[in-house]
Amino acid sequence: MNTALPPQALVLVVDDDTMTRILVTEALEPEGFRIEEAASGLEALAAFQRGVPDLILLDVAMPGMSGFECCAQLRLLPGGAHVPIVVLTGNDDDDSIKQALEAGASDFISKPMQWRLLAHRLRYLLRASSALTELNRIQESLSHAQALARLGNWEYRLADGDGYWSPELLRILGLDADSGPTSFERLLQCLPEDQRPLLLEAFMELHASGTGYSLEHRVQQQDGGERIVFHQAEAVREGRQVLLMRGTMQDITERKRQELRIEYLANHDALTDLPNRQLLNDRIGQAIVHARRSGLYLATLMLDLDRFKFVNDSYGHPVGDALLQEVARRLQHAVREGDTVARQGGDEFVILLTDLPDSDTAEDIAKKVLAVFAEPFSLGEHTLHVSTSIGASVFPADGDSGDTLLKTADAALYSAKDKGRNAYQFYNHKMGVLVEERAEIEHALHQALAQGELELHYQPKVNLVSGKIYGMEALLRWRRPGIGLVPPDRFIPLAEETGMIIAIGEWVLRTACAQLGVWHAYGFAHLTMAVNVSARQFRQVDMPQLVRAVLADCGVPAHCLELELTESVLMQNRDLVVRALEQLKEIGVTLALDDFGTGYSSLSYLKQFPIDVVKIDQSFIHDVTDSVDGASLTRSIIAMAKSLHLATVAEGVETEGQLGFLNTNHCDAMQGYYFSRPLPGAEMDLMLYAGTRLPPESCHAVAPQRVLLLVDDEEHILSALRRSLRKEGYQILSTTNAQEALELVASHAVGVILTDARMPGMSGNELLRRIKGIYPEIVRVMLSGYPELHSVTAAINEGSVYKFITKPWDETLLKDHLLEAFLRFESGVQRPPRGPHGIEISNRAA
Ligand SMILES: Nc1nc2c(ncn2[C@@H]2O[C@@H]3COP(=O)(O)O[C@H]4[C@@H](O)[C@H](n5cnc6c(=O)[nH]c(N)nc65)O[C@@H]4COP(=O)(O)O[C@H]3[C@H]2O)c(=O)[nH]1
Repeated sequence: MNTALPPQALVLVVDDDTMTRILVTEALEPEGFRIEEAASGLEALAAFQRGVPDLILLDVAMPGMSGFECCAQLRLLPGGAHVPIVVLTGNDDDDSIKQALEAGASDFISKPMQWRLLAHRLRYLLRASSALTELNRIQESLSHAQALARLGNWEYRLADGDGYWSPELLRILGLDADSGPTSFERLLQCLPEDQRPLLLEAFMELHASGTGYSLEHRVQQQDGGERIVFHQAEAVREGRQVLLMRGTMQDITERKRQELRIEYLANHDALTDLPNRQLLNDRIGQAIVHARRSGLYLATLMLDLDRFKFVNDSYGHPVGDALLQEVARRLQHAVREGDTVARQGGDEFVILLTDLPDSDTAEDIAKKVLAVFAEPFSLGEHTLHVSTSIGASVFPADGDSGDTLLKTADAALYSAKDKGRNAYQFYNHKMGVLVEERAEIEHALHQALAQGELELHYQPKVNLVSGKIYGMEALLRWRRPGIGLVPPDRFIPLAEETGMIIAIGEWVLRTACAQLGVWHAYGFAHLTMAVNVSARQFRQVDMPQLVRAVLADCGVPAHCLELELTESVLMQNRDLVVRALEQLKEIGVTLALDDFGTGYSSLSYLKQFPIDVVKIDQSFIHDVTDSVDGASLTRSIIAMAKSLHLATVAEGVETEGQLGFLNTNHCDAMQGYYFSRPLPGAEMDLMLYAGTRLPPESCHAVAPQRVLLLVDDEEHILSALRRSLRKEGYQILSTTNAQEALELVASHAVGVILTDARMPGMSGNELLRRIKGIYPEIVRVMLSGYPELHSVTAAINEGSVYKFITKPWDETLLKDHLLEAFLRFESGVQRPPRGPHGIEISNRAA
């Protein structure tokens, strides 16, 4: 504590008696004091305001303002509260002393004064005052620090039972300073009842043996509020005897709240507020212990929303998120309070069912959970029908740890998905074998790339006009040590799931392009290389950038690289995919749609993507020779692709019959065992050098050009029609004269005729009737104005007209209807004409 005196303390001497002032000055100045004099109370106040003295000597008996009043007023002046004021009183004047102390005096000196001792007395008073000031400062600073740290303290002296509680302790306990004794009993009452034994026990131990304690407990404030405190105490002992006990209590409520929040977030999923994987594992662990003790069953149901990715990609992530939240809410409603619904991540949820009397109950609940999805989900402006697949496992039969129960439920979920969507499946041991196999493959696949166990085989693609190999498809193989060649179906789905496909896919692209570079260098510069790209690669890799880099590294021209995409690639975030595909097109790469026909592909869907080639799935090709449906579906796919100017490649061609069918229907290319199985690069070298090809009799001629004949007596109509159709790739013949039309039909392979209804000489009706008689395969289309509709119903009834197009025509519909007419011509099927009540006016969308 700093109690040093000021170097020359200033003493204000207030006395109406001049002699006294002189004597005081005489006594103090030689002792190093400075003196200021005031002859009255008013003068004293003025002097004080000029400069605050270190001490005031004040006579009580003065005319005018008394010393008592002066003392009281001095205390009120700024800086006056702590200045020591010593009053000068008459000897044994007890009343004056009392009155002065009440007015705020610090001490008194009785007259007559002992001048010799005055300086000592004043020095002592100054030192005491300075110590007091410092003590006050420290006290105040301690209070501030305690308030800041929310730390209170207490003391308890055993000898006299005296106790002390700091202001902050009182605040923490929610008590006023004067609200009662500072005893341990009272402290104990501040705790909620359930916490009291804890503190009591610790306190008794402290009291008896002096062993300190550190506790976290709650305190109950008078207004009902609750705080959490960290309470520490120790004993001061002399020998074995405890003299004093003291402790601190820190309010840690906020910190605890933060900790609880952090703990909550670590254990819950932020989107749905459901327990996350970690908390679920804890709960399963506890539930297993409980089930062992109670002999009851427990089950884990693992759910995966069907086609959730589609929802996310089509409607955007906010809708996907809202769906997950609503699913979470419905699932929680569907189970009991004691059960746990957790989100594993993505669209995967797990329900932990406890205290089941038997395993059949789990099945009932699985059905109930499926039913939860029967109602559509209303999410803002969207109404979505969403289903789920459920895999279930039961303790103890399917696993005796959380890990195994989740693994077996996962295996069952796989099987539920296989069964078709919106289904549940309980685990059985056959699935277990699959799970182990998967785990084993996953482990081995991690090493495969690094250890050079992957290789590419190449399957040739053959042009069906020239019969020559024009390109290859790179197909991945895994040469597993001790096992042999593993086909891609066995490991690519797993590589997709685990993300390994990213590295593997890049390796495939590089290896295939490098091989192509070698073939180009050896003189097979016309060859193309097709590489399969998976949906995940497309999602996670900047494909245009990767392709650009690989092409540059291998020195292969972009148009020789073909990327085979499946529909699942196109089904991803449409805008992103279209942008990436367009960039790939800018690079010059060819894009093929693989396994066409097996998914959701439709004509209108395909139009959105810059695809060049359609690969017809082998399941269709397999059927073309022995199923009418297979044949007609394949024929339509080829026709449809042609109408979109897409090349067609048939996959999985195994027989001469299938090849014949493809030739008849003008498929552009084939790939399949009939020509060659996929082969290692070295064997493919031999095939290329040998010039292996399909014999000419196994090929078809170039597809004949589509010949369209336009007939109208008005030249400007003909030239308008020619303008509309000039980019359609037809060979267009035209005439203003019906007779000449008949000659043109005789000398050209006309497929479709479009004629005006009203013409001088021979009418359109008559012309088409004649053509029908001579060339029934030609598809006949009539162009007419509305007023003439009446006159053409006869032609319809006769079946001489396939379609009407009204004037003035809509250009897009005109093109669509003519294309349809050519497809009909090429497939050799004429649609039966409609009856009189069903005239088809073809300027309207069908
Ligand atoms: N029954 C029959 N099958 C024939 C015939 N001709 C060819 N195949 C097989 O049909 C599959 C054609 O490949 P895909 O449709 O792209 O189907 C591929 C492709 O989707 C995927 N795949 C193969 N390599 C890769 C790759 O490097 N990356 C990715 N992402 N997928 C790949 O694995 C699938 C299966 O590949 P593979 O087992 O090589 O099977 C190949 C090929 O060996 C035939 O005449 N009859």
